[in-house]
Amino acid sequence: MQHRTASAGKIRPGARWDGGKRAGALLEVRDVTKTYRRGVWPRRRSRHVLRGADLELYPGEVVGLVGENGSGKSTLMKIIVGGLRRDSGAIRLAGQVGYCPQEPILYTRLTCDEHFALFGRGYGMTPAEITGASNEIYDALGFGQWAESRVDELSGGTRAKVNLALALLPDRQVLLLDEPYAGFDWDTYQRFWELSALRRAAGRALLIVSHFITDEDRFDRIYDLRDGKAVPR
Ligand SMILES: Nc1ncnc2c1ncn2[C@@H]1O[C@H](COP(=O)(O)OP(=O)(O)OP(=O)(O)O)[C@@H](O)[C@H]1O
Repeated sequence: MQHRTASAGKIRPGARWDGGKRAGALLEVRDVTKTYRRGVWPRRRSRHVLRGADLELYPGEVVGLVGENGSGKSTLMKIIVGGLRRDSGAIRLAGQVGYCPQEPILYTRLTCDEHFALFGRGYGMTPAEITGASNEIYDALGFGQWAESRVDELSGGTRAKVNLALALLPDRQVLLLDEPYAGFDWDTYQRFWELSALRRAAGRALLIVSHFITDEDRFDRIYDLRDGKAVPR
């Protein structure tokens, strides 16, 4: 479950921080760098994916993270949630994170209900909280009829709903969603945006990776990941 959550309120060990805090920011990313290294000398190859990325998220906003394939969007999200080490830079979280990874990470032999029970426990929720939140999400994304079905019996789109649902379950202050609606039908896609609007109205901050130009009007702000930097539009 570690891949879906991140600890609150601290600069992570080894981080260099410039001392400055953006008032009210729930998430601050400063000067983050990441290079992937492959192979051994003399065939060693390096790919400098992040070259000093900066980004902030504030309560009550839905922010888009866009950029061409391979620009580093998933890498940045993984670093923020602590699933991947950065080479340098700092991350400050004033709250907890819900994370929807690009590729669903699910247990094929567990049902949807069992996923909610397992992850909800990991998030520290009571059984009543888990039931309340999961019912809300089943209704919002329209997949309650699959509650008792095992993941290996589900369609790709329904698996994507479970993957997103697990990020939404604990109502975290910060939501990082990596192409959360890939595979959704139109109706579910619209429901996703209604759900996002509700979280936004409740003061949550959402960072969403998107490839759809049509989404751009829905974002309060957009960062373009280009040449290893998150450039505000
Ligand atoms: N574990 C890894 N080892 C080596 N290279 C990697 C690794 N993960 C990602 N990369 C490379 O880093 C670059 C950025 O990948 P990343 O998945 O972050 O991009 P992205 O912007 O999310 O792409 P997409 O839009 O296709 O999802 C790519 O060139 C990718 O091949």
